[in-house]
Amino acid sequence: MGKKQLVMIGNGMAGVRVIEEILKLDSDLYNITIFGKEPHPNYNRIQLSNVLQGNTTFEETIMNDLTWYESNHIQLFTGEAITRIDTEKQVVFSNKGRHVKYDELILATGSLPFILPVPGADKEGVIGFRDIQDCAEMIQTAKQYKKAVVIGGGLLGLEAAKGLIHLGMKVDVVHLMEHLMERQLDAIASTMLKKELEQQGMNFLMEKATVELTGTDRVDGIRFKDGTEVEADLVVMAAGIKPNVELAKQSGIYVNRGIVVNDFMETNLPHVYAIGECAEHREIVYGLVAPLYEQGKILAQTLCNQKDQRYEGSITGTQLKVSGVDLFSAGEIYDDESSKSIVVHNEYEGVYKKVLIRAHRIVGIVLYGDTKDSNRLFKMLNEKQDVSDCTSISFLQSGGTETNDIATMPADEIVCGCNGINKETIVNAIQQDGVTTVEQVGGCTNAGRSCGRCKPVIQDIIAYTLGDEFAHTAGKKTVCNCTTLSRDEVVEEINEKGLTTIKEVMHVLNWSTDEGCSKCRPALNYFLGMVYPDYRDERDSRLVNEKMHANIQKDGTYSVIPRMYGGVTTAKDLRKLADVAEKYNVQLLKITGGQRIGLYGLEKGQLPDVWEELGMPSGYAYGKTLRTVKTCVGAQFCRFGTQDSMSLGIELEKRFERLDTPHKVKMGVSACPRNCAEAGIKDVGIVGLDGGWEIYVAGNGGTDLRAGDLLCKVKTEEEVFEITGAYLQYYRETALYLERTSSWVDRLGLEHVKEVVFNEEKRNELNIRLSKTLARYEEPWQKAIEDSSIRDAYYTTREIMKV
Ligand SMILES: Cc1cc2nc3c(=O)[nH]c(=O)nc-3n(C[C@H](O)[C@H](O)[C@H](O)COP(=O)(O)OP(=O)(O)OC[C@H]3O[C@@H](n4cnc5c(N)ncnc54)[C@H](O)[C@@H]3O)c2cc1C
Ligand SMILES: NC(=O)c1ccc[n+]([C@@H]2O[C@H](COP(=O)([O-])OP(=O)(O)OC[C@H]3O[C@@H](n4cnc5c(N)ncnc54)[C@H](O)[C@@H]3O)[C@@H](O)[C@H]2O)c1
Ligand code: SF4
Ligand code: FES
Repeated sequence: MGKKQLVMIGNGMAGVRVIEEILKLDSDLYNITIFGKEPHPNYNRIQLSNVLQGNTTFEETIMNDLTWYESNHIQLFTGEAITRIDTEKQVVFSNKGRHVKYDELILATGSLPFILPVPGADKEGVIGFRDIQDCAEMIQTAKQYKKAVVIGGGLLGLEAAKGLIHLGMKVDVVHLMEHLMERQLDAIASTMLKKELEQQGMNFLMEKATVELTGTDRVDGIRFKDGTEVEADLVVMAAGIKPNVELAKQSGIYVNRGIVVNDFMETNLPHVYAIGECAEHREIVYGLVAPLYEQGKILAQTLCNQKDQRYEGSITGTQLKVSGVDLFSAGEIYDDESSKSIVVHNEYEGVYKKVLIRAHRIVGIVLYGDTKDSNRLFKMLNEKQDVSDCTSISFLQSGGTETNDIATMPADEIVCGCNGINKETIVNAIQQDGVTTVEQVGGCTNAGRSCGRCKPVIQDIIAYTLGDEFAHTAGKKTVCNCTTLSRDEVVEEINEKGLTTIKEVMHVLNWSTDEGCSKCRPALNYFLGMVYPDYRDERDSRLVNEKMHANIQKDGTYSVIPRMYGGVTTAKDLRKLADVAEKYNVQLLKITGGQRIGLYGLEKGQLPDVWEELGMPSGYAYGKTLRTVKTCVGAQFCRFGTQDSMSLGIELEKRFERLDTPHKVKMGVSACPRNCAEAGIKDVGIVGLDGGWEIYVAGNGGTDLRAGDLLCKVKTEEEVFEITGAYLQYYRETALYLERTSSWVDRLGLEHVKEVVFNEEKRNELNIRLSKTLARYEEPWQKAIEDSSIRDAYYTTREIMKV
């Protein structure tokens, strides 16, 4: 029997966790297709608060990059929303005209921000805080405007407000109730929080009900029920969320507040499941990841025919991600006649702790200023432990977990609340899988991969478990989370032990995973190719675009960018490009930044035919290799030109094309210091002078903008080739995988690089090794045209079932 078709709507945190769990249980059961409305792979929504507060970047929030989907054979459609489900024929329909049949369907559509239904709420400058787009808009607005108002003094509103202050805006927080975070904090803790946040620059407008947002096109203020007003250039609505259930409702799936599911996460319709913030279980809709991940485990079991556990609901604990604020809250907040509380309130130290007890069981926790006991108390609450013997104040004065206390921390104490990971699991990962960093622990166990608050404790557990060994490994940059070895150690072992395949490297060097991961497989493939000039490339270990020899675009189509050496073309080639573009109806023909012409929007199955009809070599616009050599028109035509930049550029491109390098390499050749080819921001930039050339290195025109350093002046083109060759080979042999030349030179020092490249013996040796490597390369597009097995393996489109 073939694999069943599993379709998931929503590519967010809860949904993708279900897929990860399914892959762990049985990776052969399903062909998986995911639709995500946002144009990104799965990212950590929680960290958006930290992006605003400047503690992390958008790139760092990505939890599963495109390579992950590719290597797990998941078909992902980003920027594409499902608009209709036919639950009888079992088909979903997208807003891009696609329809896909399913055997099983997961709804993981998350929530939408609750936008107050007041006049003016649709004005420019009024946003929610839910996704990367909102975050980017706040960052952009802060560059132009000064005054922000956040509506809602809950978790989201306060984190947004802190972020906007960090971005330099003046921020008012409008709150409807008497106390901030009234769902999580009692009056005392809330007052302490307000005081702290005021000191951090927030201004609060309490007990204010918004009735109108004013302004013409763009918002300029808010009017309240009591007649007062406040100015605003930006309004962020953070007054709660609502489950995103419209699609389910319209498709006949039973919806109350959320999509109603049973203990196996099944909806009322067969083969349809719901998970995450869109789901309602036993009348509760959750808005934190910990319960959603618990649901995810159960749904994965349900879908893998291991339906032996039920989801019975969760008790949640919350913390606020604002630096300088330490708080924790879980369960009930307010005392009543049936409960008693133990309270510690130290106004001098700004510490407040309250535990609510009913019938000898903890039913609520509020901690402010010192949350070290949160895990211990939360575990007691969750496990409904009898606490009749511990009702003195000392109960709240244990001091909690610090480095010294790791030894006494019980093995089953939860360390990572978001992912439900206890100390024992982390210690096992360190001892049995050999992990030594917080990131590696995350790769192995998921601990620390969500809000990240547990990372310091994980670090302490690593230090405690490794003892002296910790000092040795601390700070070491390992290749990835599957190994404790650094790049240099791995390369040294490959050389010393004569390891020749990726499998062999992983096996001999005790990798913690059988198959490696999307970080180490391409890196090992590169290292082996760098060490052995006759290495047989493992294509499946390459990054997605390199494996396909084409760049995947955000809608799942590909681009084709043939070589145009030195940016020089012919009428014949232009005609061919135009003919192919017309015949295959390409969506876009574009002159790229690298002086060539790209054809965008081709389907995977069309690629070999397009390549064949073009009959041009690959431009490697997707590769960790030499991309382009940009040239100016030079002495052949320009009146300022002192040298023939075009010929030199074309010759350089022909000599070094296809060379595997740790990261992409760009070059430029200008025929005079006016530098029309922008050689000063290239990995290697050559500038013509009267009677010679200047060679610049380590320039970068991308995210890490850097002007190139002058490496040397030479007289002849032959010297340019010799120096450039040695420089590139030395970069190949010593850089970290995915390290650009700019960072590599900064790390090694220009003087060191000069010493190597200007040493005649070393330079010759480097060039000999380089020539051997260059001799092994074949033209990849031509290979795909000629070899039908390559076509079948990589360029046949998996048929999406038709109805
Ligand atoms: C700024 C911020 C900070 C947070 N901080 C914390 C925290 O510290 N701790 C914590 O536990 N939780 C936190 N949360 C909440 C947590 O992020 C969510 O609980 C979690 O992301 C919900 O996961 P989900 O998969 O259910 O929904 P989402 O992550 O919202 O994913 C749903 C996805 O489905 C897509 N989608 C919707 N409809 C369709 C459709 N028709 N077709 C295709 N795709 C569709 C959406 O575009 C979205 O990408 C925070 C949330 C925010 C916004
Ligand atoms: N650190 C974290 O755990 C964290 C951080 C951010 C978001 N989240 C999650 O994201 C979701 C959304 O967070 P949220 O804070 O928007 O939701 P929320 O429902 O917890 O808080 C909304 C707040 O807005 C207030 N409010 C409601 N109407 C208002 C009005 N008209 N004017 C002013 N204030 C008004 C409410 O009194 C409440 O305090 C929640 O599920 C939350 O758990 C969690
Ligand atoms: S760099 Fe100098 S030679 Fe080249 S095109 Fe510009 S002005 Fe002319
Ligand atoms: S507690 Fe949130 S990631 Fe560990």
